[in-house]
Amino acid sequence: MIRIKICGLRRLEDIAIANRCHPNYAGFIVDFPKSFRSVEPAALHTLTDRLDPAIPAVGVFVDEDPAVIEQLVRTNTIQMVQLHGHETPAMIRTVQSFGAPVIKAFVIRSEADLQPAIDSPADAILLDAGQGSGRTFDWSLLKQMDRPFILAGGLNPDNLSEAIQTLRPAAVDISSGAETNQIKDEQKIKQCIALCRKEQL
Ligand SMILES: O=C(O)c1ccccc1N[C@@H]1O[C@H](COP(=O)(O)O)[C@@H](O)[C@H]1O
Repeated sequence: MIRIKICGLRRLEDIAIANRCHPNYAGFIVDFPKSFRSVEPAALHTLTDRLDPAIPAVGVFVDEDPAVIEQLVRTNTIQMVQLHGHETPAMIRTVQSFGAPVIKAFVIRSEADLQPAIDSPADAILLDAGQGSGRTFDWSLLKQMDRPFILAGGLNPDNLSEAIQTLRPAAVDISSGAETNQIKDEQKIKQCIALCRKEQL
């Protein structure tokens, strides 16, 4: 079954959309002011408390202080962690010790970028073009990929079916492609979820 994560939720309206559409995971960019999607750690619970408990909340962090992540995991504000910066294997193991599964994101620019992803101690790996950039990367680089992966980077209702058919990812992660004018778009989210569920029939 191909799973789908909708990332970059930041408003109460986005939570209501997620509760209606039911992606497999809901992602939140935490404490990363360079992104317009960033949510303050102290405010995150006001969103995740309202999320349907059947949808795990994934905190997305970029080179974050582990103490901040630990507090959000131990208070059950988030149920999974996505590390989207330059986190080392040691940092991944530290975060795993807090008790939540860890997804490690890797930016793929060449075949050489695949080996660190394959060797990663993370519970799951995510292959991306950047950090919520809305850009795809060269999918032909994944021909030799022999570890299950989450595909991210520039996915949208127009290229999702092709991506799934070509690459058979374990899951897909969509942020920019599920927005219109930087606001989460319920129709696009519904379309993406329907395409995923159709591809796995
Ligand atoms: O979305 C962001 O602003 C972001 C900021 C910092 C790290 C990761 C971020 N998003 C992640 O980027 C990928 C792909 O996003 P897109 O679909 O290309 O916009 C996804 O994993 C998001 O979690």
